[in-house]
Amino acid sequence: MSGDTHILELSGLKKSFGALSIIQGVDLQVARGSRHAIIGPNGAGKSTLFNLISGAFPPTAGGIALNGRSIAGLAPAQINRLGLSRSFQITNVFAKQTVLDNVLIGVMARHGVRFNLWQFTSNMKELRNEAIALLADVRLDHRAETLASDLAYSELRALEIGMTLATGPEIILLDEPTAGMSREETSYIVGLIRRLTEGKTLLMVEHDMGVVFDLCDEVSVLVYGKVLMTGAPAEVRANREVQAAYLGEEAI
Ligand SMILES: Nc1ncnc2c1ncn2[C@@H]1O[C@H](COP(=O)(O)OP(=O)(O)OP(=O)(O)O)[C@@H](O)[C@H]1O
Repeated sequence: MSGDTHILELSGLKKSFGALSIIQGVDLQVARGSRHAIIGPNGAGKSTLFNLISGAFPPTAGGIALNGRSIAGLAPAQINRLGLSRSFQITNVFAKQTVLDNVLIGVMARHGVRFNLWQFTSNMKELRNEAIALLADVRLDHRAETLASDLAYSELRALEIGMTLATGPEIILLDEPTAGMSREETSYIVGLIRRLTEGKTLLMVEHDMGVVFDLCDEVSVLVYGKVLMTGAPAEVRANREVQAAYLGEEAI
């Protein structure tokens, strides 16, 4: 296995729900240090693929290797400890906790401290400082004491990215981080992602081809649970099969 070059490798990966075969034998290699996008029409299986990689679902067949080590069938927390972090959905943000406390949860998990907002551990100050530094990274330090429920939409997505980074991952999975954003918000979040994934690996599901072109080195096209092609963004955009798969779906 080429765990040195490829931080993540999927081989013959399959997932069925009853008789429905959703992921139909995916082979995919994510180069260490790259920013890799997965694109594809609605219902192609992109979220299901993320659920398999992050351990939310066990695969029906096939392999998933992280740093050359099999992670297929491991629990999400185990996979997270091995260095893979998936963006929390907004619903996983604790709305009635402050922005700082939301990030602190991840920082505490990274240090193996049990989550208890009311119990102060001896190194609480250090953990808080680490959380504050992370908030500064996602430009939310000025919102540290704000309740998560009071954040603007783009701030909430930035918090979500901060929470993803809090466990100190090597590879980050982001599911449509710019969905529903204005152009200004999108370019703000893209800048944030570019800076924060420096020296790490990013795998993202993204519908906005502008974002993909701006941010990613490689693109894989998923259609009906199979990878149609993987290549550089320009190569993928020029491919006729890809254009046909997108016809009536996305402007590519
Ligand atoms: N738990 C499940 N049980 C049954 N079918 C499922 C389940 N999860 C997903 N599916 C089906 O798998 C297919 C692929 O869904 P998935 O959400 O992975 O696609 P997607 O490419 O992420 O789509 P979108 O771009 O719309 O988010 C859909 O037809 C969906 O209904």
